[in-house]
Amino acid sequence: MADWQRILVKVGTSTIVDSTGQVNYPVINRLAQVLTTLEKDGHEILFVTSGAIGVAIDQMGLDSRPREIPQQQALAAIGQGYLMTIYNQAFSFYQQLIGQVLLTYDVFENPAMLANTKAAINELLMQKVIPIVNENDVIAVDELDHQHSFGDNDRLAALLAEEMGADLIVLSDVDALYTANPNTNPQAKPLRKIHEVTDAIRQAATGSTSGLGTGGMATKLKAAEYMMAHGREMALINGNNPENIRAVIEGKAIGTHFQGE
Ligand SMILES: Nc1ncnc2c1ncn2[C@@H]1O[C@H](COP(=O)(O)OP(=O)(O)O)[C@@H](O)[C@H]1O
Ligand SMILES: N[C@@H](CCC(=O)OP(=O)(O)O)C(=O)O
Repeated sequence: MADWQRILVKVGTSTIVDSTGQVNYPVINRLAQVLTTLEKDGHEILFVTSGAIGVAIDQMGLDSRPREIPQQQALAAIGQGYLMTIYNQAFSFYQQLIGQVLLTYDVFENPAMLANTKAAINELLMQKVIPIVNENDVIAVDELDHQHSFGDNDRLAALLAEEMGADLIVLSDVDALYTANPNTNPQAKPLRKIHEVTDAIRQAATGSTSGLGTGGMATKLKAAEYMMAHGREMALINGNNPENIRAVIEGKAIGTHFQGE
C-alpha cells in the first residue's frame, strides 16, 4: 500500500480550462489550497500541469487548437508564462512558494541531465517549494524529432513520479476510468480498482473528446501501467473537486485506483 508521502499530482488541460474554453480560476485556486495544506501537513508535493496551450488559446481568442506546429509552439510560449502567473497568484495567497521546471524527453535518456534535474527538484522539495512541471513545448517539437517530446503529460508525470519515488494522482474531467468513454457511451460504468491492465481495459480507454486535452484515457492507462510495473500506485480522479486528492490519500474509494498485485 502506498503511504502517499511523496505525491506527484498531474492536472490536465481539461481541468485548467473549462468546457467553454475559459481558464478555470476557481478550480485552480482550490487546487493551490489543497496542495499547500498537504505540503504543510508534511507531504512532499510535485505538480505536473498541462494547460499552457489551452490558456493561450483563451488569451488569443482562438476557437480551437491550431494544427500547425509553430503556432502551437508560439501558444505554448505565450501560455506557459501566463500559467505561471496564475499559479503564482493562487499559491501566494496561501503563502506557498512554487518553482517552474520545464522538461524535455531527452532529460530521461541522459543520466547526467536526469541526475541534475532530480537534484534541483529534491532541493525545491527540501526548501518546501512546490515544483510546477510541464513539458517544454516551445522546443519539444515531435513533428521534427520524437526523441525530444513526451507528446503527453501523462507519460511525463509517470516517468517523473517513478524517478522521484512518488505515487501519482491524475486529475482529469471524468470521475474515473469507465468501461467505455462516458462522454459518448451512456452505458459506461466506472472501474474502481485495477490490479492488472487487460486488453479489454485497454480497448475501453480511448482518446480525448474534449477538444483541448491531447492524450485521452489511453495515455492515462499507459501511465498507470508504468506506475504499477514499477511498484507504484496511481489514482485517477475528477479535477473539478481537488479536495478529493485528500480523499485518495485517506484511502477512500474515489475515482479509479491502480495498484499492482
Ligand atoms: N474509458 C474511458 N473512461 C473515461 N474517459 C475516457 C475513456 N475513454 C476515453 N475517455 C476520454 O478521455 C478524456 C480525458 O482525457 P483528456 O481530454 O486528454 O484529459 P486531460 O486534459 O485531463 O488530460 C475524457 O474526457 C473522455 O473523453
Ligand atoms: N504540455 C501541454 C499539454 C499536453 C498534454 O498532455 O495535455 P493533457 O492531455 O491535457 O494533459 C500544455 O501545457 O499545453
